[in-house]
Formats: sequence, structure tokens, C-alpha cells
Amino acid sequence: MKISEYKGFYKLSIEERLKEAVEFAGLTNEEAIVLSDPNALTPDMADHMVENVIGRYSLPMGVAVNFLINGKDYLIPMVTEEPSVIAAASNGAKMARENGGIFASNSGTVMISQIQVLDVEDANYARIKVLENRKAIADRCNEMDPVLVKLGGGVVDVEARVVESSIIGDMLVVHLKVNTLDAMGANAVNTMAEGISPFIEEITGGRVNLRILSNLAIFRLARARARFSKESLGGEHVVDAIIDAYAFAEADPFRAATHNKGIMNGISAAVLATGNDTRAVESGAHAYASISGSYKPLSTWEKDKNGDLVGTIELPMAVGLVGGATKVHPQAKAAVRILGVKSAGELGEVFAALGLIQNFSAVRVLATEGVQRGHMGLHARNVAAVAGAKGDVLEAIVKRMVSEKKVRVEYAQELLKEYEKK
Ligand SMILES: CC(C)(COP(=O)([O-])OP(=O)([O-])OC[C@H]1O[C@@H](n2cnc3c(N)ncnc32)[C@H](O)[C@@H]1OP(=O)([O-])[O-])[C@@H](O)C(=O)NCCC(=O)NCCSC(=O)C[C@@](C)(O)CC(=O)[O-]
Ligand SMILES: NC(=O)C1=CN([C@@H]2O[C@H](COP(=O)(O)OP(=O)(O)OC[C@H]3O[C@@H](n4cnc5c(N)ncnc54)[C@H](O)[C@@H]3O)[C@@H](O)[C@H]2O)C=CC1
Repeated sequence: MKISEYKGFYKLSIEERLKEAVEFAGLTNEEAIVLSDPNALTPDMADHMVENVIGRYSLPMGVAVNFLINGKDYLIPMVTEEPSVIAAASNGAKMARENGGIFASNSGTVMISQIQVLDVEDANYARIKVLENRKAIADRCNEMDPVLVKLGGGVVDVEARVVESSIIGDMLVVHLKVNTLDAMGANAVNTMAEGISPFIEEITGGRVNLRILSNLAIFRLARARARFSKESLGGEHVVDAIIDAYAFAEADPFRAATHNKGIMNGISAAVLATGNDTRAVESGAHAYASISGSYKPLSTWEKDKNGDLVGTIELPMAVGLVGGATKVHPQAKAAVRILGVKSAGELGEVFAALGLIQNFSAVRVLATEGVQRGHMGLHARNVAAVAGAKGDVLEAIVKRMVSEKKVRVEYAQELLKEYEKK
């Protein structure tokens, strides 16, 4: 049985950490080489991914340790430029293990593709005609993606809405609801929306304008929950302080934005590591946070009857294991192998669990000692590196800056000169 719980993982060398990850995930030699090779994404591959390529851009990939989700251990690869994020995730996951870890689920893998129909005088009448033709629309769409249908996916329903009183008046909007299985599905559903549009025009007598998926993927929700005992948090007053912090986010969009940024610190890093579309997930998350009409936190924090802290998260999770860059970028492929997920649904569950834990770690620290000690302690390494410090001198400068609470590049430069004179 593979266990992702580590003590002092961060104290190992890069090579030792990679060896642990390789052993944990049962990676091949080739995959191990890819993970440590800055040139794994070749210029030629890059040139085929996007346009006007002039080079490649690297970011650190780390793994969050200690994650136990639905009774299974995970190492979660994360690509981020921000210090303390991976440490915070690992720390929170460690605390969650005491109560069985994180429990996650998902609502399926159905995406929405939108077709905007204009110039329909009788939008309500046209809507009913579209619904009458649901089966014919679904059949024609499914013919466009036989691979998806053969695997058990395809259109599961067709909906039509009259969107009233836009600045150009009423419009009819048709939604294709498509089960895209293990694909994120944007290309798949966009193809269907474009292909079916002449038929929609025929049915409605209108003029189709946009044909594109919605990133507000409300039929593709990932959910997670976790419990933390009051004792592990340092007492019931800490539980209360975390709930007070949550109440702040619930009541105030200025705080909710930052609360949700903390959630996305984890999710975006893992989405990026696996070659998935960070913008798709982020726009879905923030739109879902606003679905009630005002911007809300994506997580909830409450106290259970024992006085322990319980948290939940729910957000759209349009991520896949086929398509996009997930099957092209060599390091993204290796990241998916480290995760060991078997389906897009499981991938989304892991991301939701990570988001919840990332939020827990940040809010716990904010509601107690404040973020600066832990975060600035790690950020100080960046600052010392910017000042030009290396090796032991860098470590010594970090220690000084943190203990003196002066984490600034000018001060690091001053200290560097001091050490160079010695
Ligand atoms: C940073 C910690 C974890 C330190 O916390 P600590 O209590 O000083 O850590 P510790 O030394 O007791 O170690 C506890 C565990 O943390 C992990 N850990 C500890 N150090 C490392 C390290 N160097 N590298 C990797 N992992 C580390 C590791 O798992 C370790 O267990 P061990 O292995 O020792 O058994 C804590 O202070 C923390 O969780 N801080 C929150 C940091 C955070 O959220 N950063 C995000 C950036 S701020 C932001 O963008 C979001 C925000 C805050 O605005 C969101 C919001 O407002 O809601
Ligand atoms: N607004 C947005 O979010 C938009 C995103 N995109 C981009 O679209 C890309 C993702 O599109 P996809 O349709 O996922 O990629 P894709 O078109 O490369 O792959 C999906 C296809 O793979 C086939 N397939 C094979 N095995 C499958 C399986 N097990 N499950 C499901 N399908 C399987 C199906 O034919 C399916 O249509 C991403 O790169 C994203 O950035 C594109 C346009 C808009």
C-alpha cells in the first residue's frame, strides 16, 4: 500500500524527492528523466502547442505530500511561482489525516455548449420547438463525435432558455448538455454547437450568432469535505476564529475574493501541472462563486456538535485526461502519472480536495498567528536569491531576515556585502 505521508520531505535534496515520487507512483526511468529535464518540452513540441514561439518558460514543479482522499494516498504535483503554497497544502493535508483525510465526490462530467439565437420575434414559441426536437438535435450532434459516443458519452439533454431584456432585447439560448467523459470537452462540444447551428436556425427561423461552451460547468461539480478536531487546532477558540474568518468572507466580497484566491493557489497549480486549462477552471470557479447574485466563498466552515471544525468545497471542475496539453506536454503526462488518477472525475475530486485544504491552511494561519511568519519565511529565499545570494550564504541571509522581520531585497543585498567581506 502506497502512503503519501512524509515527515521532513522538504528536507530532502531535489534528487531524493524525485526518487521518492518515482517510487511512490511507480514511474518508469524515462518518466523520471522527463521530470528533471528542463528540455523535456522540446522547441519543436512548443512550436506545435502555441503560435509565434520564441522560447520556453520554466516554473518549479513540487509535490504536495500527505494527501489522503477517499482512503487513497496521493502525491499532488503543483506548478506555481508562489512560495509557501505547497508547504501549506502539505501541512493541511497532514492535519486532515487524523480524521480519515478528505472525502471527495463529483456530479458527473457533463459540459454545456451554448448556441445564441437572434432575430427570433417569438422566442418562447421557438424555445418549445427546439425542445420538441431534442432527440433529433442530440442524434445529429452525436454523429459528429462517434469516438465520444462509442465510449459512452455524447449529448445527454438539450435545453433552451429565453434570455430576456438584454441590451439588444430578448434572445433564445440553446444549451447542449454533453457528457465529455475523460475530456475537458471544449473542442468536443464546440464542434457540436457549430455543426448543429444550421438545424437550430431551421427550427427557430432565427440567426445563430455564438456557438461556444460555457465555463460555468454546473453539471461538472467537484466536492470535498474534511474534519479537523479542535484539539489538533489548538482548542475550540481556533475553530471559532476560523469560522469568524469564514463569516467575514461570506459577508464581504472584498474578503471573499482573497479567500477564493487562497483556494485557487492550490487548484490552479495542480491544474497547470497536469496540462489542463487554468483559465477554464478559474472562470468556472469565480462564476460559481457569484451564482447567487453576489460573490461568495467557494468553501464553507462550520463547527460540528463536538466543537470540531468541518469544511466543504464545491466548484465546477472542467478538467480532463485526454485532449488539450494533457497528452502533449511530457511533464504534464508525468504529473498525471504521479497522481495515479483513473478518470477525469477522480482528477476533479483531487483538485477540489486540494482547494479545500489550501483554504484551510491559509485561513487557520490567518486566524491565528498571521500569514507573514510562514509565508515570509519561505518568500525570504526568493528575496535572498534576487539579491544574488547562493548556497550557505543564502541560508544565513534568510535566517537573519526572518528573525529580524526585515525581508527586503535591499536588506538582503546589505547582508550579502557583509558576508562577502568576511
Ligand atoms: C508554511 C507553513 C506550512 C509553515 O507552518 P509551520 O507550522 O511553521 O510548519 P512546521 O515546520 O511545523 O511543519 C509542518 C508541516 O508543514 C509542511 N512544511 C513546513 N515547512 C515546509 C517547507 N519549507 N516545505 C515544504 N513543506 C513544509 C510539512 O508537511 C511539515 O510537516 P513535516 O514534514 O515537518 O512533518 C504554514 O505557516 C502555513 O500553512 N502557512 C500558510 C501559507 C499560505 O497559505 N501561503 C499561500 C500564500 S498567501 C496567499 O496567497 C493566500 C491568502 C493567505 O491570501 C489566502 C487567504 O487570505 O485566505
Ligand atoms: N472556453 C474554453 O474553456 C475553451 C477551451 N478550449 C480548449 O479546449 C481543449 C480541450 O478540449 P477537448 O474537447 O477536451 O479536447 P480534444 O478535442 O483534444 O479531445 C476530446 C476528444 O477526444 C476523444 N476521446 C478519446 N478518448 C476519450 C475519452 N476517454 N473521453 C472523452 N473523449 C475522448 C473524443 O472524440 C473527444 O471529442 C483545451 O486545450 C482547452 O484549453 C477551447 C476553446 C474554448
